[in-house]
Amino acid sequence: MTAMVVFESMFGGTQAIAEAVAAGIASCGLPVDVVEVGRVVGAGERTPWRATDVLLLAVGGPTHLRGMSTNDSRTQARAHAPTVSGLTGLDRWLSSAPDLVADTPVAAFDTAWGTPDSGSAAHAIAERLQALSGKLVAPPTSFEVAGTTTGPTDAELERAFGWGATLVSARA
Ligand SMILES: Cc1cc2nc3c(=O)[nH]c(=O)nc-3n(C[C@H](O)[C@H](O)[C@H](O)COP(=O)(O)O)c2cc1C
Repeated sequence: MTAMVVFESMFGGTQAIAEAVAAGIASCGLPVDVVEVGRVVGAGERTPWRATDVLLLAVGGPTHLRGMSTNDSRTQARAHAPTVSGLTGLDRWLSSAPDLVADTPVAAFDTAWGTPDSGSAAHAIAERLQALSGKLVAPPTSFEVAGTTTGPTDAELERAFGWGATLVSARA
């Protein structure tokens, strides 16, 4: 019985937030796996991740063009710098209707510039999770990055840690 944080990340920013969220979950005594989305689906040569008895699922990715990344936006990202999740994205994983979502407490997060017109991948992720019968336990939440390829500040990492901890009590 574990929690799981599934993330997509181009330049490592969302990965850092995902790890902070997981640390916050773990601080409440719940074992947690942090898994990159390409690993979950088994992109490339990898074996798909087998998840059982997931008590809490947090899903996060970068905001691209005011929403979730797409094949096109990931192609644009690859032109900026080397990517963590170059092979696939949350959109493709969620389109495969992963059975671990149904009836599971879920939460969605993103990283974004934090400008008034940033948009939010987390809102789109939350809608997709709810469409798969996930039980949303927290509002979709954005964490700010300093720039497109630069990661979150220490303050945002701390906020992510705290957010992860609140998910554990929210799921009860
Ligand atoms: C193609 C592309 C489109 C983007 N569009 C937006 C956007 O609409 N709003 C925003 O806040 N950030 C946007 N960004 C910045 C990303 O949110 C930022 O690169 C991301 O949060 C960094 O996290 P990552 O390193 O995990 O990918 C965009 C980045 C790329 C590469």
